[in-house]
Amino acid sequence: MADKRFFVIDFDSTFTKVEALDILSDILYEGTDKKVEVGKKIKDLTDQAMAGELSFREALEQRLALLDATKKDVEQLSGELKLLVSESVKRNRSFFTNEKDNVLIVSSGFKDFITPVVKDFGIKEENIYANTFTYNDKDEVTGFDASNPLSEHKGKVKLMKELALEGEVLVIGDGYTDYEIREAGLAKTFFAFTENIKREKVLAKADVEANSFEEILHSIKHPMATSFPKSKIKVLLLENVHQDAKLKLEQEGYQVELLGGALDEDELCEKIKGVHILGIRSKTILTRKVVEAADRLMLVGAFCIGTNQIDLKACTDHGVSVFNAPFSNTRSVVEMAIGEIILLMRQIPKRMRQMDRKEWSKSANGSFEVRGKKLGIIGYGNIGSQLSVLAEMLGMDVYYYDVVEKLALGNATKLSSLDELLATCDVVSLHVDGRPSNKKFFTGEHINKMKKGAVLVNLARGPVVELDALQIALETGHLSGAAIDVFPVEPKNNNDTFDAPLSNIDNLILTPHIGGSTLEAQENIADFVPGKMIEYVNTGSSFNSVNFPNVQLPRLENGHRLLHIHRNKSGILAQMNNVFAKHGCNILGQYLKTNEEIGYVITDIDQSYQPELLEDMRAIEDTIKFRILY
Ligand SMILES: NC(=O)C1=CN([C@@H]2O[C@H](COP(=O)(O)OP(=O)(O)OC[C@H]3O[C@@H](n4cnc5c(N)ncnc54)[C@H](O)[C@@H]3O)[C@@H](O)[C@H]2O)C=CC1
Ligand SMILES: O=C(O)C(=O)COP(=O)(O)O
Repeated sequence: MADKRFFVIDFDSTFTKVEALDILSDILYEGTDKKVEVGKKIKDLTDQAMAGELSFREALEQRLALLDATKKDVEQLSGELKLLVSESVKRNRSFFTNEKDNVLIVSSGFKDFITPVVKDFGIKEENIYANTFTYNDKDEVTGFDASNPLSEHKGKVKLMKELALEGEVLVIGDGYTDYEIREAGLAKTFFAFTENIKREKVLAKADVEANSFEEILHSIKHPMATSFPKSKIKVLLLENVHQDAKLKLEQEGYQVELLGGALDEDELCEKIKGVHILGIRSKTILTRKVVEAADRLMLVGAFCIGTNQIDLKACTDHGVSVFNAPFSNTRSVVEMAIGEIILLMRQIPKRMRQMDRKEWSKSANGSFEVRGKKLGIIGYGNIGSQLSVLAEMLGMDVYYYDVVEKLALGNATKLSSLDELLATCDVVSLHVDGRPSNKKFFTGEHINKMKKGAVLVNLARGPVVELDALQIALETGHLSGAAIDVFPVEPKNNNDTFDAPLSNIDNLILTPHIGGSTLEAQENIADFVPGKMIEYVNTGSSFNSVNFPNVQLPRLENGHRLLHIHRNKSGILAQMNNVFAKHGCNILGQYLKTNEEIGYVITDIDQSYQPELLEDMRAIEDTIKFRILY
């Protein structure tokens, strides 16, 4: 039994995020004048006891004297505590189930509310060591069982002496009384648990500071440890992505920094050091130089649709997987396009400018309904085809042109040449992507081929349209109006000024790249992209990655998952399997997918492996990245 390992875990502020008696006080005095006053007294007494400044029994007696609780209140308390379990405890539920014989809850709190909470995690009732309340016949709490060593000063030490555990004892807690077990020589290691509260005096005594359970498992090389504690994963989010993204990633246990604007190349080269996950929108230009400056980067999330701002090849070369949000703002762009088409056809921008100039111009000249008009969509992808559907519902006659074969939705007509579309349509709306060949794709020549009096809408990418030619076409009246949301050069953030490239045109809508800027879209994106990030980190699943071969896998129970990213050359899988054979590993499952540049192999093996296996895997020629998930 000598190599048995016990985990002695504190309850208040460790297993749960809170001190239970604080919550009990809130329950008892909610809505009364006493709430703040009693709450503060309880908290002060708890802090004094936790910091070792007041004897435990004294603190307990004084706290209970302030609380007139009943059995029912205690039941309500455990219900609330179930919702307040520490995030990393929740994430590691399977650890508690697997280690149920070795996990002990040792707390100076009360079994009455602790047991229902920890039992849900598979912890055995006989392994819960805590005080118990005494009640009178009206079920009112009258005090506590004074014969319990845990109600005494240095009670945890006394209890641990009585238990005389044979094996390695690890103590995990936030308080001084937890440290005392280690001080008394009854534990090998004291982990100061700082996920919920950091007590400097306790921290000073810690063998290891752990601000999550993952850190503990990682530090003891527990077989269930992920390759890297989540709390050490650094995420940098730029361009003011929605706060929900930050919260979601923080709940997963990552360290997240959110900045307002984009960063330029040099700033980003500096800031990217140590970052594992980068989140950007359309303004951050992620160059090869930045990717090469990154020393930890494993994945990039584009919190938008377009990925033209990212050097995807550089990311692939460095084994960095890129995800985007391919549909989360589609509808917002389409609604804006519809609105702008109607406004331009009615000359509303022009009328508004006239009103600003104090001109009254009530006239139908040059104003049209959209019903029955011909809409030409260039780029019939997700946005283009969605626009097609909504425009038809308004009675428009839809034509489209795309470089690849696309299914015509509804009654839309596919045209096989761009010229035909330009010669046919009253409204032309651009929805191509930002691939390099689309730079200056829509030239003066195309504009001149549009019907006289037609309108142009560009919500795609700035460099796609030749704006000088558009200015001339609008000035000469060849086009009757335009809406431009994207520009060849856009400011990094809202503090920069912007000199609009088109000017002195009445029937013109200029907007600061807000096609996808609705709260709905940003919330959708903030849910979708972090979801992809977390899935990639947790399972290796690259489904929806824009540069990695797409592999989707469930989480593996009871085994190790190894991820190998390599240049796509022949024979790598054979070499990997030779390594597995050499180390006698039993392969539970293996998945290989390649694209033109890289191969991505996910191998699940059974529990045991030697560290040399990992070295041998990394030594395979053409390996780009290798990591163990868990
Ligand atoms: N203004 C804004 O805030 C937003 C702008 N966008 C832009 O809209 C673009 C399109 O988005 P999705 O429809 O989701 O992308 P998508 O990839 O589903 O569709 C793009 C379509 O354009 C076609 N295409 C590319 N080049 C072409 C060309 N030269 N001629 C004809 N067809 C061409 C492609 O074959 C594809 O079908 C994004 O790439 C992004 O640049 C996206 C969201 C918001
Ligand atoms: O989704 C896109 O591609 C967009 O252009 C929207 O970009 P944004 O997130 O508003 O910078």
